[in-house]
Amino acid sequence: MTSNAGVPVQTAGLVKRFRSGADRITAVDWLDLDVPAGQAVAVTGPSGSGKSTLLHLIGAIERADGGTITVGGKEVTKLRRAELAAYRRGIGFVFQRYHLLPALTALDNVIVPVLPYRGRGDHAARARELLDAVGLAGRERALPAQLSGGEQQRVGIARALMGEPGLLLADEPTGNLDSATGGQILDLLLRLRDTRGMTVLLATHEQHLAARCDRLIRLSDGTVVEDIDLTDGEDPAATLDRASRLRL
Ligand SMILES: Nc1ncnc2c1ncn2[C@@H]1O[C@H](COP(=O)(O)OP(=O)(O)OP(=O)(O)O)[C@@H](O)[C@H]1O
Repeated sequence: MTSNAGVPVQTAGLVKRFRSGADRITAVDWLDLDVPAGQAVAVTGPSGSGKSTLLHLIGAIERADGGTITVGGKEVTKLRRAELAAYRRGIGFVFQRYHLLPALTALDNVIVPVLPYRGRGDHAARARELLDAVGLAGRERALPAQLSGGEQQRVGIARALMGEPGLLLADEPTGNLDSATGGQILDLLLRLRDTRGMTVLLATHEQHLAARCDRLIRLSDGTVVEDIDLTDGEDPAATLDRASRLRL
């Protein structure tokens, strides 16, 4: 199995505003973040605090109104349209709703994002290897409706890995799953991070999952209000309890 080099992620003075009727909402408000390569960061905070918007900005799904985003040394905010497409291909996205195409098999769902770049046959072997890596060997021909929620999310993760991403952005990937299955999905993401060296940003409301990452940041009103290192040797849950400040 290949090992991808994880990429560092930095934001400085990042700002994103949305218009909502006559109002302007500041979804991300002067947000500074520095994530070293290979770190798994839980992005937490109440509903509306800017978690998804932050991930969308870093993944160049949304464009920032101010500030900079640097990923793997590249300043994303300065990329032109053609460069942005190439940049997005190097990032793995995992969503809460798996966004699988219902008429396609698990294998073809994994291949779809890279289909424009070479033929299906060229990608099938790698897609099989990835389905195997996420625990779905033998289910290549299943349709999404024949798979459980957890299995569908595994397909979504295999699909995200097709571009050999240095960065995985996971937005509430366990939000539609029961607690045990959600735990298994996090196990998988952390294992893939270990074997492939990716940087992982995981937006989550679930404290027990957040506590298993290397680091936890908490957003409030679009900015980082807490930044906790969970690798200091103490039991992460104890670290969080001791701080008694986790309000996910
Ligand atoms: N496309 C949009 N148009 C207008 N407002 C938006 C848009 N996207 C997000 N917002 C607003 O920006 C703020 C941040 O939203 P965001 O989805 O990033 O929060 P979140 O922390 O991910 O929330 P949740 O936990 O509920 O998913 C919210 O006030 C939201 O209503």
